[in-house]
Amino acid sequence: MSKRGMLIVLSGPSGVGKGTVRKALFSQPGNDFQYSVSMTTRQPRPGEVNGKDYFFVSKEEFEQHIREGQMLEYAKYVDNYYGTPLKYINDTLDEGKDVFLEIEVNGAMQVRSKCPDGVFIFLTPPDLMELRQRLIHRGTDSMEVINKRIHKAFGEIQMMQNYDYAVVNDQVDNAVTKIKDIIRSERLRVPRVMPDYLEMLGDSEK
Ligand SMILES: Nc1ncnc2c1ncn2[C@@H]1O[C@H](COP(=O)(O)OP(=O)(O)OP(=O)(O)O)[C@@H](O)[C@H]1O
Ligand SMILES: Nc1nc2c(ncn2[C@@H]2O[C@H](COP(=O)(O)O)[C@@H](O)[C@H]2O)c(=O)[nH]1
Repeated sequence: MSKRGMLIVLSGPSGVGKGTVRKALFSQPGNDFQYSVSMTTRQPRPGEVNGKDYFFVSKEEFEQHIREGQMLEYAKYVDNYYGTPLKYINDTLDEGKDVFLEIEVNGAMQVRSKCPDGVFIFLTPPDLMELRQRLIHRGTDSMEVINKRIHKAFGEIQMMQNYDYAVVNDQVDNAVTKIKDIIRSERLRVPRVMPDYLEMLGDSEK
């Protein structure tokens, strides 16, 4: 039986720097994580590419995916749906490759209940003023949307205790180093969910 890949979930409030840290991590030599492209009903921002940044779909299409059981998780976040297509995750983990998800907290907790062996990392800002500055500086959202995102961040930060690790994104390089260390040590860990060895032996050995 070949070994399944590792599922790594990075979450944290909008604007904390999840995408920035993930791109820096992925650009490092030897990186072999597979990024799970999410599906959303949000409008694309300038420069965002369908199929690379997100799969941009209509509300009807998203709800059809939910009804058909095609989502590993999904959540409504500030007036839009966001979710993780299930097939890519299953196929990639079955191939023994490690998959990296970058999602908000409600979705992360759904993944945690379905995949308890995943590694759950919460990226936190140095403080909420800095988070607000990062969202303003990014320049992708109206002040109304930024205020909604900051409002959500209060509750999201309370969820940090439900993660395996918390990493402060003060400097991108520091956060990347810490996440690499976490993943390295997780590779050496005994699985949280033990495989069913009797099942693996097959009927003839029982
Ligand atoms: N350590 C850091 N110090 C200063 N600025 C940062 C840092 N990390 C990221 N940023 C900046 O903060 C802004 C938000 O970053 P990013 O888009 O990566 O956040 P995010 O958590 O992925 O947001 P979302 O969840 O909305 O997709 C960007 O302008 C980015 O350049
Ligand atoms: N539960 C999920 N959350 C997701 C997913 N993909 C992205 N996100 C999170 O949504 C917010 C807003 O994203 P933005 O691109 O509009 O800034 C942010 O926290 C993302 O991490 C997903 O598949 N599932």
